[in-house]
Amino acid sequence: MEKERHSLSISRRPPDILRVEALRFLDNGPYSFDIRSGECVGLSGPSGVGKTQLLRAMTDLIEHQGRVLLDDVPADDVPAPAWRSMVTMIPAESAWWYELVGDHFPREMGKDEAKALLANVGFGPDVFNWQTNRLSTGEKQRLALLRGLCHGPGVLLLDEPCSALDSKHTILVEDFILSHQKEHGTVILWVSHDPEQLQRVASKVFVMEKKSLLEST
Ligand SMILES: Nc1ncnc2c1ncn2[C@@H]1O[C@H](COP(=O)(O)OP(=O)(O)OP(=O)(O)O)[C@@H](O)[C@H]1O
Repeated sequence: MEKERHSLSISRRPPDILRVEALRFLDNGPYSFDIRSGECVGLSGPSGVGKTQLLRAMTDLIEHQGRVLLDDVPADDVPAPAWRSMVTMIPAESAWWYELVGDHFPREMGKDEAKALLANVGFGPDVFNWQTNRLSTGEKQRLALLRGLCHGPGVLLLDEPCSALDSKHTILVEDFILSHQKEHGTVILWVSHDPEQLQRVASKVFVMEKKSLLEST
């Protein structure tokens, strides 16, 4: 039987297409590729090649040349905070700045809504009362994903979202992300060192090199 999943209330329409045009940063690129609504593209490549920096360039967090567009709107035409709430990067190591976990989530979220949301990645509702300094690396990873989704991004840039998780939680998180995507048509770029994971979640996989992306066969 299909597990009951919480659906985040998202009002914004995802883009039909995310377009990356001749993107360069540090000593990398130019990279060009498109991802359509509802598509999940994998990104792999050797450690240090620039996968995280690519996601940071796409979210305008580092200096870069080239363009990133949602439909026909370039990032340069959108204030950075608004762009990042549409094109959201979930980093492998997340920052938590308030004392309690719940302080990082929208205040207007009801108890039932929070309970259902947290259950998707294996938490009970009490986690909102936990001190953030007690969180394990894997707990932070699962909660950072939920926190990022609360703002209803049309594009999700996932940087090794399961790198700190055991196999049971990895499957739980994969299933949650894919069911969320199916429901909302989210565009996903998923960085992983695990080829089996990318086979499960992505419709195609790019292997990153310093100067190009190769589609893996
Ligand atoms: N501010 C910076 N200036 C110069 N080089 C940097 C800067 N920040 C990161 N780098 C370098 O850019 C390269 C790419 O880093 P990045 O974190 O994107 O690699 P990655 O492909 O995600 O690696 P991993 O798989 O190990 O996470 C690394 O060699 C890193 O040291």
